[in-house]
Amino acid sequence: KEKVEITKAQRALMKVIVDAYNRHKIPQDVAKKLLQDQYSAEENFLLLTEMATSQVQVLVEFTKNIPGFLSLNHEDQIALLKGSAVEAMFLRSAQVFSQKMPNGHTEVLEERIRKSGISEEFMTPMFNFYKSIGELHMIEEEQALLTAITILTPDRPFVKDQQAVERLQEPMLEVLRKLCVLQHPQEPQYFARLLGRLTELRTLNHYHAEMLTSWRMNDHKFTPLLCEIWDVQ
Ligand SMILES: O=C(NC1CCCCC1)[C@H](C1CCCCC1)n1c(-c2ccc(-c3ccccc3)s2)nc2ccccc21
Repeated sequence: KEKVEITKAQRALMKVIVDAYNRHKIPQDVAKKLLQDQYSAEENFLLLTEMATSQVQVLVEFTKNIPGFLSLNHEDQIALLKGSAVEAMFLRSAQVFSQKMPNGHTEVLEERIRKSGISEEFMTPMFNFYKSIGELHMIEEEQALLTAITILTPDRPFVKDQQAVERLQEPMLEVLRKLCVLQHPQEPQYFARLLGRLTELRTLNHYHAEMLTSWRMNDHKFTPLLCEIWDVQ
């Protein structure tokens, strides 16, 4: 039986990531807002662009706190942010969707999202992902590390020094692996399941531009920041 122990250095790394993650969490109020009222497709689209814009700003702040990130080549820093922003948005959305809510609220939230203006064909892959994240019952350390690992994906488009990114991602993967063994001793496959979600996240990434342009309304307006991040317009 492997004796797994998180070293002092690994605990320090985890603390930095979790503190940054908690400091840079945008308020969960999007779920509360969606539960309060039924909005039109136009209002929902505007809400998404507002939430997404603030989430990208938050993501940049979180990423700056990842040890070593600011020492990477500057173009590579941009390539990593651009390449992971949508996945981080879906990962955060999944965590918001899976958070504990009073009885019946999750069903109302799901209904509101189904009727938000996103075309039908994307609902199944999106909710399958949200539910598979929910089933993992991740603790915040796992959520924070998974977000950092997503950002530090070496094979994003246009990344020049992939080895430098791997050198930052590997210690995060190792801490997460140990954490999973300690947190879920009776489930040796838990770490593998967690990483499997990142593969599912990439498929959602693939749909995102079409989800936006097919939003049930005409004249989709995007901020310049979102045009950069969302490959639209
Ligand atoms: O506000 C939201 N997400 C915030 C993003 C930043 C981080 C916090 C969450 C949206 C709302 C959906 C309904 C209409 C308003 C916007 N949302 C989604 C998304 C479905 C599709 C999404 C998308 C992203 C990029 C590109 C193409 C499509 S995000 N899933 C949610 C699950 C639970 C609560 C909200 C959720």
